[in-house]
Amino acid sequence: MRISVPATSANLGPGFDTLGLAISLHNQVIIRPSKFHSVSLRGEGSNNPVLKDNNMFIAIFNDFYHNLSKRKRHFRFEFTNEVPLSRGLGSSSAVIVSAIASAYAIEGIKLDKQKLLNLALAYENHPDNITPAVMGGFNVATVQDNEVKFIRKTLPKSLKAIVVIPNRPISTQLARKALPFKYSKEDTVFNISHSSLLTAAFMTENWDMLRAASLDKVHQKYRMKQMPELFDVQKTALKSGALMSTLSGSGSTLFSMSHRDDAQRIEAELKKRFPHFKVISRNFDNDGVRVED
Ligand SMILES: Nc1ncnc2c1ncn2[C@@H]1O[C@H](COP(=O)(O)OP(=O)(O)OP(=O)(O)O)[C@@H](O)[C@H]1O
Ligand SMILES: N[C@@H](CCO)C(=O)O
Repeated sequence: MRISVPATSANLGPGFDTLGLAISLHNQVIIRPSKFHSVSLRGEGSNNPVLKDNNMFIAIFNDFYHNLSKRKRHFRFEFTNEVPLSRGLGSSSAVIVSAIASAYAIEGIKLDKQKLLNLALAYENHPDNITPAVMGGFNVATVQDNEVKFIRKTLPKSLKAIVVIPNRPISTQLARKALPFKYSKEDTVFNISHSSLLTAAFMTENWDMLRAASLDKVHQKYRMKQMPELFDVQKTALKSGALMSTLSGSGSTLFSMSHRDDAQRIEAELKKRFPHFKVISRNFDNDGVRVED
């Protein structure tokens, strides 16, 4: 059985804990019944001993598998990871979503995507990464009575994602602690209006509105000042023609979006200005998590 799940970029500026989209960078795992437990790792995190010995995917998979099957069985897990760890591209959501989906699939139990989302909430209680990881595309999501309520939109092939990935990780848990406890009425209204405008712009494909609508006063400046070069990355992306450029999730990646024809130029400019960062341009993912026999 083969499971693949996309990277995600959450917040998109003003939509803190609410907006997110899926990018065609994937983690894939092949799971086979085996006499012994074994793990192989390729790609992102393959040098990280924690992923071999204390892997979050395997812990969540085992919890669900044992609950569903009530028997002990061993598996071989072959991971190929494209999603970098703790860089704001939804690596934890990718793990949570794919581990739950795998446990159900290996037991042959059908799991609809809404139920998968609700189960994933137990591990990540804000829905902005898990929703696009499950559904693909652009998503607006909230949580009510332990259920994810969301609206999704397919993203067209005429758009590209360009991500600038610094070599330093940022833990989401710590990045959330860096935020203020309280916000002024002005900042709150600023973010409500911009997040609403941004959502409307995505839904109506009014791409020229993204630049104005993607401004934020709730989280980016508090987080980006810990890595001030990110402000230069953002300015360079916008100056080179990006439609929007925002801190991806809690960082450290900077996410930009552009028309397909502009992506190569923006990518080249970012690579030239920031040679010590990894710059990747990809399509958007409209499928979300996929399970194949
Ligand atoms: N491929 C993986 N296999 C196992 N565990 C992973 C993997 N990728 C990430 N993790 C776990 O998730 C943690 C990173 O989660 P964190 O929320 O800090 O970052 P993120 O999800 O990449 O960022 P964001 O939520 O801002 O997009 C890692 O420390 C590790 O425990
Ligand atoms: N909305 C989350 C995304 C990262 O998981 C945050 O900004 O903390």
